Amino acid sequence: MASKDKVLELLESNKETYISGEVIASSLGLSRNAIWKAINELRKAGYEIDAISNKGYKLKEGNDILSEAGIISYLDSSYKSKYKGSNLIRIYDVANSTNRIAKEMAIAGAAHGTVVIANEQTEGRGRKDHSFYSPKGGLYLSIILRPEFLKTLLPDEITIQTGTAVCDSIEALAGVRPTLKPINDLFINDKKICGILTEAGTEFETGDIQWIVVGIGINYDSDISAFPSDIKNIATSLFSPNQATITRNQLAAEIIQKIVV
Ligand SMILES: O=C(O)CCCC[C@@H]1SC[C@@H]2NC(=O)N[C@@H]21
Repeated sequence: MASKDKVLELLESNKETYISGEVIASSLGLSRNAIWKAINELRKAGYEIDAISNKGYKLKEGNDILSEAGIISYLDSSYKSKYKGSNLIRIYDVANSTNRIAKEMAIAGAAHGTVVIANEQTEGRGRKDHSFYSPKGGLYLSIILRPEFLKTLLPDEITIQTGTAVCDSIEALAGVRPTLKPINDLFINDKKICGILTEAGTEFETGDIQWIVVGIGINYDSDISAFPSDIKNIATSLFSPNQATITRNQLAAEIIQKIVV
């Protein structure tokens, strides 16, 4: 893991307190100079970091940048130990389609619970081979599930369970419960806020399911007024642009631990 990611992990898991450069350096086994460089790299990447002499560094509230360390910091302890240092969370600023990437990873053997997340998709896909408009402002994630961990292998049931998990997560964190319109759409005030696409891969000879990918596309703080005219009147977003009261990392963590069982 790069020094900057190690520093980020430490800052994310100590969001309430300042940590001195010295403590960061000694707990990560890095030099003070390496910490200083890492802090600068994080600032360049958009993280706002408070620095007070004699106290140290602290992430400012309201940073909303997707990161593995940020997601892990919000997971419950059993999930923290599963995901920490595991390489099971892949973050992309721009992906073609997180489902496509997750499917390729599943075929290559990626483990149950592997997550692919992007801020933007250039070839987002929906059900029935429709495209799924996926600009910045959304939260696009796909989770690989392996059949031996699942109670049902019926794709429609998995889609509904996933939708329920997303409704529960949004309600827990944002205080509003979307309505699940079976089988794969979530609505708030009769407008679509999230779509789900479940895909499965089977073994050619036996037809046995080898992997499942659940893909979730949420309009998080999307600028709906800039959506194409055919969907702008039927779509809504959880928050207005830059008005989110939670972070993407928080919502992603909540969804992951409700789906990966
Ligand atoms: O509304 C639908 O028909 C389902 C949309 C599913 C979109 C999500 S976004 C993350 C994942 N990657 C994709 O390409 N599609 C799913």
